Amino acid sequence: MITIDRVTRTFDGAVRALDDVSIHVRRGEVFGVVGQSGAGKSTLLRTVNALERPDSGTVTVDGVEVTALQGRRLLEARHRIGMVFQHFNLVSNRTAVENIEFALEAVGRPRSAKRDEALEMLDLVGLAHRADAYPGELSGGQRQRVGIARALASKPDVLLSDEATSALDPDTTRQILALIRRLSRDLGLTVLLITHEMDVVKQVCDSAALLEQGRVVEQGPLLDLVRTKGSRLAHDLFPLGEAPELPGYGVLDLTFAGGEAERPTIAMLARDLGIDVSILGATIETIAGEQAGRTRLAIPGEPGVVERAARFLGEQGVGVEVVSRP
Ligand SMILES: Nc1ncnc2c1ncn2[C@@H]1O[C@H](COP(=O)(O)OP(=O)(O)OP(=O)(O)O)[C@@H](O)[C@H]1O
Repeated sequence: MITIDRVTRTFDGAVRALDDVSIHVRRGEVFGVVGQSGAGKSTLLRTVNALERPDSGTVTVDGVEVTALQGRRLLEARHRIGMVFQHFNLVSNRTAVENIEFALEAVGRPRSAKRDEALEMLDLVGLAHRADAYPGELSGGQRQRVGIARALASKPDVLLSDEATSALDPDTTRQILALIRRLSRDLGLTVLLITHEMDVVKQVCDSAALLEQGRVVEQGPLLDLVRTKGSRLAHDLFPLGEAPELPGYGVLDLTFAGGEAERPTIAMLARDLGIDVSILGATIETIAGEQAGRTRLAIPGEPGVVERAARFLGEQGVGVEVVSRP
């Protein structure tokens, strides 16, 4: 649905905000781009709706190369792409419903249809009852609901989200992410979101890319990344912290995803190999609709025992990393 192909963008001839970036977002998925401040996330998002022109490379949205468009055709393409902002960007002296009417006006909807359509959009985000409230009378979460309704007013195929939940508390963040997830599913909307929070990725994304100094370090479906040995995203999604030094023990980090998470693998290890395994840490959650997580084990004994345990676990389909040997 969105293909970013070898995009480079340099500022002032020196800062390479995007460096040969290629990302493919499939139709209907929620795709997260993560990275630290200055990694190039906003620049990337802005190239998708052609607010930013790459020095080289192309961006194609639903078969249309937006990087090649000008004038009227560019405006039309932008209407197929909704945008949600961190600070909502609502017009403060217009009510919730008027903010959406404003967006409908911009896409040329007739005056007679505007109010009904705007109310319909507010209903979609669960805010029809606050249609006549001004932004200053709404909570942060409610303002973002209006922001989302406004972004969807032109019935776009794609929603771009620029840190949409960064200004919200954790509970409200969860509600807004659940709303984005539901809208993506119900409307077949493709969502490209940028965030610096791994929790956002965990809660809402099907796929993700890690951006670092303008370059894509990794990308793919979350469950594939979780299964990829040494994946930085998987480590960040399920942090286990620094491994302790335990004399006489080897330490193994296991990664589970999908069906593997439900099998009693650690019990099997203890029973079948007769090893007194200790669990040092574990984190299991539902991501992309499946159970996934990481577990850290301490294995007592000789290095050979640790190797045997690692082999056994690998044979069960679990990702295994030997963190330390006795
Ligand atoms: N208009 C601009 N002019 C000059 N430099 C820019 C411009 N826009 C971005 N940059 C630079 O490009 C790099 C990437 O910026 P960008 O805003 O895309 O990063 P980001 O990952 O979105 O960061 P943040 O999370 O802090 O918003 C930074 O070094 C930034 O200073």
